[in-house]
Amino acid sequence: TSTHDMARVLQGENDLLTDLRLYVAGLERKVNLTRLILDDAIKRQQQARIDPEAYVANPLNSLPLVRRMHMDAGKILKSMKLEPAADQQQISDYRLDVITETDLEEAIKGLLRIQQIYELDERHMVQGQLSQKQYNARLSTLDCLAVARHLRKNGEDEQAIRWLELALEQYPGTPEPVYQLLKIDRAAILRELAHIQITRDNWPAVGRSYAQVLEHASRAQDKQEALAFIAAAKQHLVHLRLCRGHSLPLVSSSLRCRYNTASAPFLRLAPLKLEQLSLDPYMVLYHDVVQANEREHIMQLAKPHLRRALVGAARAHSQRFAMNAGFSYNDSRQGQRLRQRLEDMSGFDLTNSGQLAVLNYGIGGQYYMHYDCWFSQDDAAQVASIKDNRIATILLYLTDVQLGGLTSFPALGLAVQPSPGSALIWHNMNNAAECDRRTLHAACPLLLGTRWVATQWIDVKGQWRTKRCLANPSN
Ligand SMILES: O=C(O)CCC(=O)C(=O)O
Ligand SMILES: [Fe+2]
Repeated sequence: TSTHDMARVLQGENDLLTDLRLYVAGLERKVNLTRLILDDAIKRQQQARIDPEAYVANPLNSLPLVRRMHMDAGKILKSMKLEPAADQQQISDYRLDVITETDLEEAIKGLLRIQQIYELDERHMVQGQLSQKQYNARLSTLDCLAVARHLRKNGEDEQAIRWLELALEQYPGTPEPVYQLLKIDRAAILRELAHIQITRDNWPAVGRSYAQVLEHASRAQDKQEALAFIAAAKQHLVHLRLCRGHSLPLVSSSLRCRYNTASAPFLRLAPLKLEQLSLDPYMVLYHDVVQANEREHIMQLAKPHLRRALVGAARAHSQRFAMNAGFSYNDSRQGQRLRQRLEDMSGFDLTNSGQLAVLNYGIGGQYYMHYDCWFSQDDAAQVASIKDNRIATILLYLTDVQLGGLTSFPALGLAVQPSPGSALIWHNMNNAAECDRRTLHAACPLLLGTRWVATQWIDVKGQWRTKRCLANPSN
């Protein structure tokens, strides 16, 4: 052997020591955690020993008991089993399956029944108070969470929110390692809270919840998600302001109203009234371009085919917003003429675009915030999406909307008032042929009247003549 060799062995032993140290630290953590759980359980058992019958007769004791045995005990044992130990066999033989989901559900229902019948306050219950009497028992974060999830499953969202808030209030009560073992953290509870608030369209609350998620999230991915939701919440608030008629003043002084005679030869003979709303992204409003008889024609043909429209996010939020039907231009002379006009106005070729989508909104009907184009996740998808995406949208307003029902563009701070016969045109994709986030839009809930619009989404295929200044030269 050489000293050089010995140094290697020494290093080897050092490495081994490092491993052993980690192993011991792990065991210590486990011992500490087990002691915490044990101490807590012993305290409760001592309390119960005085009068077991009376103890379990109190729902503030029985619910946590069943919940712990049904939900926590299994996870705790599983984690113990992961480490080799002398009494491992004993642990493995332990049977937990006698305590079922039904037991837990019954316990929760019992507690909620008492709350309802005796009109008890949730917070008082959690703190151990049952109608004026203070008990030496409390509900933990995990108990509250179990109650909240039960309520949510049964569609009792409002109550579920209160129990989630209580779960958060109780959070400091349990040591962090125990939460980790049980795979519960504050951010997860806040996320559950936010998801209910999203389905209830309570965006200020969504923003607040995710601001807290951001504080407590440790993983980069969670932080990113929280930031995205905070941004979405902000946009919803702008959207609501726009819907209420608080349009931001248009800033650009280069915007004009004029007669369009340029985008197609035909327009030189029959110019159209054009109002520029935004230059980048490009957005214009044409006035009086769809005649009353044409509007009637579109609506009449669509009526027998109207179906409930549920798209994307709208489905997730089960927000029924409108009925829709396809209108085929080729079925009538009027249709063909209209199609030609849309091409003239937009400068785009409609050969590769689908039918005109006719939408009818009832009172309260809305179109959730969305993009008409899609985003690609990676480079390959990006290339594909450039070939299969919607470069622009033409939105025809067919009826006079009495109250509400604006089309809002939160990222641009502008909202368009439907006026029968006008057509809104905007470009969804920027010059790099990417879906432009600033084109986010929505139809505000209709307050009064009936709202008919027709949308022509324009496919990017074959539009190179019109929009060709792409950043990527390969396109
Ligand atoms: O009805 C509106 O104002 C918006 C419709 C829309 O966004 C669409 O059809 O894509
Ligand atoms: Fe849209």
